[in-house]
Amino acid sequence: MDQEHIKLSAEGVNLSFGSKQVLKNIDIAFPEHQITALIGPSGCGKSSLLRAFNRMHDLSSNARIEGKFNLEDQDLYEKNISVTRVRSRIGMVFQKANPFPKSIYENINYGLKINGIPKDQRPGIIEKALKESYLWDEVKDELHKPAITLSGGQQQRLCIARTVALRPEVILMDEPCSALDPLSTLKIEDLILKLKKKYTIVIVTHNMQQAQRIADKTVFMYLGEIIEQGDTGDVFNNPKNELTGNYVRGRFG
Ligand SMILES: Nc1ncnc2c1ncn2[C@@H]1O[C@H](COP(=O)(O)OP(=O)(O)OP(=O)(O)O)[C@@H](O)[C@H]1O
Repeated sequence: MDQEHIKLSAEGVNLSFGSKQVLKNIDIAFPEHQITALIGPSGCGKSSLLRAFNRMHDLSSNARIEGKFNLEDQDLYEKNISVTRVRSRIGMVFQKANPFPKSIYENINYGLKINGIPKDQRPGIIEKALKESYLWDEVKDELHKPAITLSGGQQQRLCIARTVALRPEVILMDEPCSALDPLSTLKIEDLILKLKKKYTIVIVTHNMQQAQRIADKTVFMYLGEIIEQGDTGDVFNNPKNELTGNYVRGRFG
């Protein structure tokens, strides 16, 4: 069925930094146009797993990665595929909003430029991306102001606009609300729910309420392994594994 079409997946993943193994024999699949939450205690490997999908460990000289990562039928670690190409298909939003020290406009324009989008097409794409990220009405009269003057929540929506401007197929989000107040958090959650119509979304979160509010699927990780994955309602209300139950009920973490 279309809803369960697997967009992104990994099989047999092992990841070590030096002698420390942080991911162990991970098999995971993300359905298209759904939101999947990765949850688990600090240090269990959630961010490391997320980062593996857009080749962020390529930069760590001590990282050793094994396994098969696929975006549909594209092997993401294939010898000839460019990392820029992988990252234009799989965008990423980080924990702390990280706008460039440039204007609001330039923050989006920059990625378009380096991805070879013709100059005359960029203003339209920038406006569309800001609208899609629910930021346009707040910034349309001050596009040339430094991005750093925006509030934390606005900066995070700008980072989302920067990502969607490149028309990715998947958006990876690493605790995108952890530095935000409750109202900005709800705005971003609302935005994420709308974005899933166009994109496949994977979000790392420590916020159990957030996972239950927005995620279709939830994956519980512990000490580098996947303990349980399934529909969010089942993982939270009817977990199969005792560890999952203890974690989602806040008994450790
Ligand atoms: N570049 C790196 N070099 C060495 N060790 C690393 C590196 N990146 C992550 N680690 C280690 O890998 C383990 C998993 O970290 P990771 O950030 O993936 O966990 P996490 O579940 O996302 O944690 P948190 O919820 O605290 O963000 C940790 O022990 C961390 O110290």
